[in-house]
Amino acid sequence: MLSIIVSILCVAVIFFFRRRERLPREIPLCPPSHLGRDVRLRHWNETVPNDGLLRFRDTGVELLLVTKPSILHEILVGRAVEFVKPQVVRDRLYPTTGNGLLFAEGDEHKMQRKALNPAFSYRHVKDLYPIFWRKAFQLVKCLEKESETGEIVTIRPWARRTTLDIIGVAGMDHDFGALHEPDNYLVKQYETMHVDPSRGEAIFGYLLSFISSPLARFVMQNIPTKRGKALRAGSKAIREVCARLIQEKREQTAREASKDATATPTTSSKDLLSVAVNSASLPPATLVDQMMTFLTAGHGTTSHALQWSVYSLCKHLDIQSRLREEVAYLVEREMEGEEEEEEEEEGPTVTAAEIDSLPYLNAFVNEVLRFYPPIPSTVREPLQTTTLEGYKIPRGTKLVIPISIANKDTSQWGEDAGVFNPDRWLKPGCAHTGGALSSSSSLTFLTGPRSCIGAGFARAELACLVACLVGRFQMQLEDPNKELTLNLKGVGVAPEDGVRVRLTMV
Ligand code: HEM
Repeated sequence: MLSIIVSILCVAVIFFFRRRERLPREIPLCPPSHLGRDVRLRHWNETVPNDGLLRFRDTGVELLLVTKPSILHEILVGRAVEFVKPQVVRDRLYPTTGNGLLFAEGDEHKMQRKALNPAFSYRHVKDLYPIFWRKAFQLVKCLEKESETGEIVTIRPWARRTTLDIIGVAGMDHDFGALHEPDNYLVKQYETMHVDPSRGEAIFGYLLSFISSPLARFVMQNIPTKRGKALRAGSKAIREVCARLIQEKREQTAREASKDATATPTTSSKDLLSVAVNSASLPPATLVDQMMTFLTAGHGTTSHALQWSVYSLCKHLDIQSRLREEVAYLVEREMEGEEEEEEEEEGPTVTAAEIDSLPYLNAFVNEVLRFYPPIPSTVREPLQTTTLEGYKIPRGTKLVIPISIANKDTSQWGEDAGVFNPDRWLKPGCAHTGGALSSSSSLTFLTGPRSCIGAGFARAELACLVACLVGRFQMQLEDPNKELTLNLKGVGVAPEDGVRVRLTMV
């Protein structure tokens, strides 16, 4: 086995050095740095003079860091079809996301996006607020029990289970019941897939990605390491769950149609699964991949965002109190009506208009997403050798889009870009821009045709979760002076310790 691996490595190295054109030497080169993944990008941007592009080396390969807003706009909006997601990113995410909308390109992407858009229109998302609110309140009830013991609560597992349930109910018409089940099957599958690759595996995978042949991918996907096995088992399990949900939805659709022979065989529902199952443009064979994409993209990110929200509230106790005052009446209304509602099926509820009309809540959500973007960077590569700012950029060059740097760029946000301040969104005319030069200065959901399709869904979900938590609990970090370290496992970034807090009911 070892000799096969060494041979493949040698082939990869030869391929790599033969195929790569060099990047122009005029683009400044960053010095080596031992800082963490995203921290070093920020460090280089601040310390190496540049006109919008920086070269840096990672595992011996030269990459480009894009720092200028106009170049970012060119890559993400103006010339988005020319700059695609690299195969190495697809290979890394494929086991959890499958091959759905996230990885479609060109006309195929346009067609899929058009078919799925109705499930994310405001007209539909506004009807989901009560679902978000009800789950958020179920989370509050669970945390009340935890807080009574006086123990420290780690937010991460609760955030993961709640957001998984939300994408299940709101997106797929199915409650996974994870919130009340710490050992939930699906949650465990995702957890087992967050095994870090060993150093050798990482280098091997990276070099192989430059060959970019089906053989190389086949080797990587079938490599019999501990991590490889965990990824395959988890991926298979998630696929099976998605396939089951699709089958159930098809049966439900058929039942509804047979009740009324004159009706077209579709459910009236606009949930994601119904839209996908009933779409003439999405081939049935690709539905499992689409659902995997939404299940993964739709809960990992919002779980991170919720952890950052609680972290920020604990770091800024004045903001916490002010926010509590704003949402108090909604939470009190639920608490008061709780006994009556227990007898009814529906449980607590709220309208989209009520949540959307809370200025400080929405400003806070916008600021958390700007300041702590759950996905702090992404990557693109040109399909063909091209130019940017007059520099020749060889085909396949990896261009790093530093979301977290753009979100704090003083040329866009002003001198206080590095300060956490929800009030920036409350100034006249700033509700959508936060006072930045444009509404696309925040790249948390990216911008352009490949921006996040679930942005509206995610904002509304987060607003409901934050309102319920802050309205019911006073939150304090276990150790307010502890230095922040980051958890980089899986997709996105969250606090390493999962945000350990003391909750006091208010
Ligand atoms: C706070 C929560 C979220 C954040 C920060 C976030 C962020 C992002 C980002 C940065 C991208 C672009 C990735 C790239 O092209 O490199 C993206 C794409 C995507 N997101 Fe989200 N997302 C969030 C929530 C959601 C939710 C709730 C859903 C679904 C219910 C979702 C579904 C998707 C899909 C399908 C794409 C691919 C869109 C396309 O390529 O056309 N996301 N997201």
